[in-house]
Amino acid sequence: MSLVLVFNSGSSSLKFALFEAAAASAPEAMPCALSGQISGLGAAPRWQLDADPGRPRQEHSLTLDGDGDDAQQQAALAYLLDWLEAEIGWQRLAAVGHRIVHGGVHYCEATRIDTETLAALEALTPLAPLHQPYCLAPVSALAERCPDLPQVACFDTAFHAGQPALAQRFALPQRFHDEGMRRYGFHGLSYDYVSRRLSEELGGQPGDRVVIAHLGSGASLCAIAWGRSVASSMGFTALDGLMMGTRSGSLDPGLVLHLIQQCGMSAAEVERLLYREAGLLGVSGISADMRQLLASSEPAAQLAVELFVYRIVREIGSLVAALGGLDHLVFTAGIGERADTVRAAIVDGCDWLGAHLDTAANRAHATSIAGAKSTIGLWVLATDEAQMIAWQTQQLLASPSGR
Ligand SMILES: Nc1ncnc2c1ncn2[C@@H]1O[C@H](COP(=O)(O)OP(=O)(O)O)[C@@H](O)[C@H]1O
Ligand SMILES: CC(=O)OP(=O)(O)O
Ligand SMILES: [Mg+2]
Repeated sequence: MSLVLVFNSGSSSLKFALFEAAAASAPEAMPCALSGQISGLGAAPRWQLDADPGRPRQEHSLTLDGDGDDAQQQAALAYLLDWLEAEIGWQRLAAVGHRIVHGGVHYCEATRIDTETLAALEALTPLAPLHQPYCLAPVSALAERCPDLPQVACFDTAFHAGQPALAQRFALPQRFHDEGMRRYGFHGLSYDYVSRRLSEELGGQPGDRVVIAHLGSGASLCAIAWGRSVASSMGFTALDGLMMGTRSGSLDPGLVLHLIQQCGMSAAEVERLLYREAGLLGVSGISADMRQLLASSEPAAQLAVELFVYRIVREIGSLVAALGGLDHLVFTAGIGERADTVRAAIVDGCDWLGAHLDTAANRAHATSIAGAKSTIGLWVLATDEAQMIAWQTQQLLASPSGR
């Protein structure tokens, strides 16, 4: 049985999963042999191994060589590759699929990675500083260890590539658009997966007008009409739109100018503030972790959660306008799947759209959480980016262009 290995690497975690290459008819039908992650990079690294049939779940702390975030990332990657080499062996792998956050103008579907592609994706690092270098590090490391192993890039931006021209355009002169300064949208692997899951729940029909709220460390909304992305809260970078764990989301661009021109901050300092020191962490001054904020009685923690909800409700209004109405609202990712009080507050803010909760179903994290009075569907659907990557990788390898 050949296997597809999947990497989903972030700034603080290195997630991996192994799927059996199979004649599956849909992403969720691909059997997952095992999954795991090294989390807590840069702070307290932990090794975690799940879904390994016949073996108990493993979780323990990890001592990694190297000071600083980058050295720890490299050490974690070397640890994981040694483990995979010893436990699985490269010869059993048909391919490796990677979540790549930014595909820019040119990469609008899953793509085999060669030297030229790798260089083009590295050049997009300034547009996704929290993600792109970490997504690409395993690609280079694997190319060194096993140069003949096919590697496939699966993009967060690809699902949005077919958005209407108006939705992609910034109000800037044409040449900026031509140089790639346009709205891309992210979390596309997740939206593709969840949109398919909703279609299953609806008996095989994609919903008419759907908003999916992907609320995790990064958070965004996507407006989907008949299974196709038509607008997203994220834009040129994954900094736009909603307030996130450590990211500010949308700001008046005049504020960025003010920080540089009046407050004397350098571009690197502004980048650090907006990507790493803002959002839930910045407003609360306590944590980027929604669980900690919900458990806290500090007024600043409550303010952070209230602002998180307020921004989402306002952005939902904007996407509903783009769709011309709403039939289904779907919650997914860490906060969307598990924080019932946050979902309740968002649905409460959407009562003008006919949204009404079944309180008990919401508390139980049921799949459908719409109350009897609700005129729209309300759903909690678990996302699975790894499954989508395995599926896209396998589909590409089976196609003439992927071999
Ligand atoms: N039970 C829970 N209640 C509230 N928030 C939760 C819960 N479990 C996880 N989260 C939140 O989910 C977020 C992480 O989401 P996740 O989708 O795992 O992010 P990512 O994959 O981007 O790292 C964190 O803010 C975390 O606090
Ligand atoms: C694009 C993005 O924000 O990803 P994540 O939620 O994994 O940080
Ligand atoms: Mg994520």
